[in-house]
Amino acid sequence: MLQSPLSFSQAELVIGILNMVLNEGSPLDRAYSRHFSGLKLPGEELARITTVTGELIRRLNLFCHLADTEPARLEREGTRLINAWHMFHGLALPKIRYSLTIEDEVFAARLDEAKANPLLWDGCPEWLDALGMRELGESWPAERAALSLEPKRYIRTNALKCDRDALAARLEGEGVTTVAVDEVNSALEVTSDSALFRTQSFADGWFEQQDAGSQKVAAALDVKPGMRVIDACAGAGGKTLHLAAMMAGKGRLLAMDVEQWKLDNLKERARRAGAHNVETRLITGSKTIKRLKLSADRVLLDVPCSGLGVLKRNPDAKWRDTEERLPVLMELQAHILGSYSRMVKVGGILVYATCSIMPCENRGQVDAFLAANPNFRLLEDDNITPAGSGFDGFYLARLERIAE
Ligand SMILES: C[S@@+](CC[C@H](N)C(=O)[O-])C[C@H]1O[C@@H](n2cnc3c(N)ncnc32)[C@H](O)[C@@H]1O
Repeated sequence: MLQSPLSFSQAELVIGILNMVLNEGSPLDRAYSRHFSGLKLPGEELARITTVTGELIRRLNLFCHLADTEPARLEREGTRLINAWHMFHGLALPKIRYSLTIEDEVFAARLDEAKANPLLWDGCPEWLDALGMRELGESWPAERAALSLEPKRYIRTNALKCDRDALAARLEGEGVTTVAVDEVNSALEVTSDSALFRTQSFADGWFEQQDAGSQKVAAALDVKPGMRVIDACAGAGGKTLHLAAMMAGKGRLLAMDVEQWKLDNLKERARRAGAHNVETRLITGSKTIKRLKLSADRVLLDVPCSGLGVLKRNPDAKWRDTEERLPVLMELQAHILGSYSRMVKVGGILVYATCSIMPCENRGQVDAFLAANPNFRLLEDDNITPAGSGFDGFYLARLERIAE
């Protein structure tokens, strides 16, 4: 948390980023890179800006209530939102010329109203609360609260280049402090505000930024060097690179996606990580999948999902059209699971994963798949929840193909 108010230029950056995300529809990470590129801000300054921006988006309805404003009025009233954030945290107000202030008594009254309203307090839109209650019942309020917290920073050790202790020691020499995560042996939590991506360790491919919960997904595939492994929704390869490290660079690892630009990104990351057994293939239609029928020892289906488990990190998703997109996503998940599972050999393992905590995208999909495909059996599944783990929320199910 900040110990001193934002400077004028930091406050301007926060308002600019919020505007791009909330009014122009840009994803948060793209808005950050657009605003930060070329500025060469020190790590601590970047952290101050992302801390404030992140909390303003995670609890957008709360801060809009306190500032009596709304996102559409950001350009004119953004300074009042910034002031509300400072008052909420008991900080002096930033020195911004012509900024819009809030009277103390008015602020206190609005704060009391917010404390009595869990949806405001946890930064939760009504549609999400209704969905969470329907899907998770009595465990939802704890998840709702956990999803409003600031995410911790985690990195994954690249075992192709180093081990976790060597990485922690090298980073310490570069001014980055870390703590080992007990239950995930590849993960370090970063405890300093350092600019991670400017370290030589990063340039040398010693680590990737990846949530600790996410690191459990590739681990569930239990890959061995020499296997044939397919990561069929590989994106830019967060999990592919983890799989490559666990395969010690031996065997065949095929990364597939429907977006070529993501696979191009993946290739670049694989080069830096020293992951030489990764091959990429664009999915252009059902034939791409059919050709790989019964070919893989392991298949990972990290399917497109609502992202409702990772709202700490990507809070903008709850202020977008996620509710409308959910049925479309669920149809795509069912299609991918039904069709891409054909690539698994008899005796091979399929891992179905999402970054959602909603059973309709998780166990519900797996149960429907198993009902239609008795040639697979469920070995186990795991709900990694923000309230239960402190990590981002993920789901994974391990399925074995028992017959053709
Ligand atoms: C959850 S993301 C994958 C994240 C990635 N595995 C990682 O760890 O960085 C889902 C990916 O599925 C891809 N996708 C969407 N539709 C697909 C389809 N029909 N077949 C395969 N991949 C698809 C998206 O482009 C996206 O990259």
